[in-house]
Amino acid sequence: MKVSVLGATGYAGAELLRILYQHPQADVVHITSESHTGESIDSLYPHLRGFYDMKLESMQDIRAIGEDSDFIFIGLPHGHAMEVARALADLPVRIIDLGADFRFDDTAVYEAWYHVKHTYADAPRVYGLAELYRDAVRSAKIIGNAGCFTTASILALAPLAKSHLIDTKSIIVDAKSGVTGAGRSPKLANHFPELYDNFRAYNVAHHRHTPEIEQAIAEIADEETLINFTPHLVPMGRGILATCYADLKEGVTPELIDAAYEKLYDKEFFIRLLGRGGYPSTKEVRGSNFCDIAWHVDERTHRVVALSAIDNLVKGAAGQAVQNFNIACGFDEKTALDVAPMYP
Ligand SMILES: NC(=O)C1=CN([C@@H]2O[C@H](COP(=O)(O)OP(=O)(O)OC[C@H]3O[C@@H](n4cnc5c(N)ncnc54)[C@H](OP(=O)(O)O)[C@@H]3O)[C@@H](O)[C@H]2O)C=CC1
Ligand SMILES: CC(=O)N[C@@H](CCC(=O)OP(=O)(O)O)C(=O)O
Repeated sequence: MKVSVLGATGYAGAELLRILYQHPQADVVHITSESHTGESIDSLYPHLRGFYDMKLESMQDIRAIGEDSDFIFIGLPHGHAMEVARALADLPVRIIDLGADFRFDDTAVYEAWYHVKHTYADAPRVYGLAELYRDAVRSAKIIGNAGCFTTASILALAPLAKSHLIDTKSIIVDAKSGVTGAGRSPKLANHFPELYDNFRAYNVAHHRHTPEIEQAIAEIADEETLINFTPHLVPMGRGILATCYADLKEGVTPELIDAAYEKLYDKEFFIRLLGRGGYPSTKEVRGSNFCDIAWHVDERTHRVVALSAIDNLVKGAAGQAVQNFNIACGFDEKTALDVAPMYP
């Protein structure tokens, strides 16, 4: 398969290149950047030295890139992928967007939370959270790869929602991310003296991942869903830990909860169940496509607390995109992804 990466100079794009190098059926043919056109990728990411002898191109002639690719991975800020996909609508090339443009069934929700007009509302797209939407991903023209906080949160909550064990209007997600989640461009909040030895919440009650989690949980449970989502920035490079709380329905026992997780994820390679009482940690999934999940039952408050850990750049972005690529191509889903986490 000839694949191209738009936005190869971003953290998500560079992580895609790292993973795709190990993919025996993927041949990277075009990598793009608008601000470093003509430069070699290893001058910007020395860790890729020796792996890619390629220069960055502009994506101005997107038709030529589209005609020369079977798949295009898009690692651009939201708002760009819809234009790219529209320009390539008549070509056979398939698209995996790591941004948010194709994650919503209802583009009015996207417009309300992202404050941009959606210019390709009728795009033939599917939501790319592999474990839960695998069948749709197989034949999709456009895959809207799930977001990072959302992947961790939805995977932790899905068994509870699917088995109707929780009140889906009582969910609280309290999540923490490493700073690579914010991308490579320097920002004051990510500056070392601001970040190091510090811990803070941001975008309380209005983070853009809120409607994405609500959409998936409402769909899985087929029940009205309302979520409080609070992200935090922690002074580490990679990793997300999501702590998800919900009220249990009457009569729900710890054993029913155990069974719900085992039933949904029994055959999922990339989901590792740590069981009731377990403690996932970001370091134990670092550099890998795994999502580690555990759950606790607070009998006193009659709530469940589900915990999940992912690497935001892998299962939260590039790894999940390659997993979706594998599904869409009919390859073994683990191709290029069955590596153990990097520990410590
Ligand atoms: N970082 C993460 O953990 C995750 C990121 N994502 C998503 O992946 C996408 C990329 O994120 P990330 O890699 O972190 O971001 P970065 O800020 O690190 O990279 C952004 C990329 O987009 C390019 N770019 C920026 N502005 C423009 C523009 N106006 N026109 C064309 N290209 C542009 C940059 O290229 P250049 O400046 O060289 O031209 C660069 O390659 C985003 O949509 C993000 O939401 C999804 C899940 C997790
Ligand atoms: C730490 C940090 O800033 N994280 C980003 C995560 C969003 C992201 O990277 O985008 P996706 O929607 O594509 O997952 C944020 O909170 O906006």
